Amino acid sequence: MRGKRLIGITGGIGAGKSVVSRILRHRGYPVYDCDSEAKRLMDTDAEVISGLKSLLGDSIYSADGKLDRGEMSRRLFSDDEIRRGVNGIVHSAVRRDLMRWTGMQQRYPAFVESAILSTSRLDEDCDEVWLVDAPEDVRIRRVKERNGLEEGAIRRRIASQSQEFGQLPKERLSVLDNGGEVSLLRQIDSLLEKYK
Ligand SMILES: CC(C)(COP(=O)(O)OP(=O)(O)OC[C@H]1O[C@@H](n2cnc3c(N)ncnc32)[C@H](O)[C@@H]1O)[C@@H](O)C(=O)NCCC(=O)NCCS
Ligand SMILES: Nc1ncnc2c1ncn2[C@@H]1O[C@H](COP(=O)(O)OP(=O)(O)OP(=O)(O)O)[C@@H](O)[C@H]1O
Repeated sequence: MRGKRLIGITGGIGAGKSVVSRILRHRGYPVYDCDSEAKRLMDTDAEVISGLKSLLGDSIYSADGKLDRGEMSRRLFSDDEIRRGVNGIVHSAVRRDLMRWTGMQQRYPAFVESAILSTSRLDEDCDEVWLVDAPEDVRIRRVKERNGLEEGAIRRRIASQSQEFGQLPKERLSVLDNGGEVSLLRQIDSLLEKYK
């Protein structure tokens, strides 16, 4: 799909990916949100549902067909093999869905937001990657305020993402500084200049 002008948005917990996506939607650009689209596919795609049931047991879905997210979270974040298995099932479905969605857009560049762009290998489909960054203490404060999560839980999530961003393709990477000093709007508009 490279060449269709797909830009990946990634970054650690609390860095500001959703804020960047919101600004882009406001500017009229299409944004595919991997977390919510993966949830939709896990609830509706027959192949994904049967794959997850084979891997995790039928009880990962309730009688009314909804994924047990609490159980999924517990198993995904405590067992590397399970995480790789889930990723193999879900990420290939997300990738197919993203390719279909990208081809349907009326306006480019289109954007894809994911905290795990590199793990899911969606970065390979992106012409560019924007990494949203902010100092760790700022991100922790934001997530505390947003979710009321305790600091230890936030630090564990940050640690689990430590391998994620070093692998991004340097020649196609732009870093957006969302530490609060530099206007995010101005940085986004400057990066979009070349598409005008
Ligand atoms: C683990 C689940 C149940 C957590 O759901 P919840 O509503 O609490 O959180 P949400 O979906 O917003 O995800 C929050 C964050 O968890 C991390 N995360 C989610 N899935 C994964 C994964 N497979 N590997 C590593 N980190 C992950 C990311 O940082 C993500 O932004 C859910 O994310 C899930 O089912 N994930 C597996 C499918 C997947 O890989 N989704 C990512 C989109 S490609
Ligand atoms: N520049 C900023 N100034 C003040 N608050 C901000 C700024 N950027 C983000 N925030 C706030 O910080 C919190 C985290 O931002 P956001 O939800 O965009 O992060 P994220 O990268 O999408 O995180 P996650 O991976 O946890 O979903 C939100 O409550 C958001 O409103």
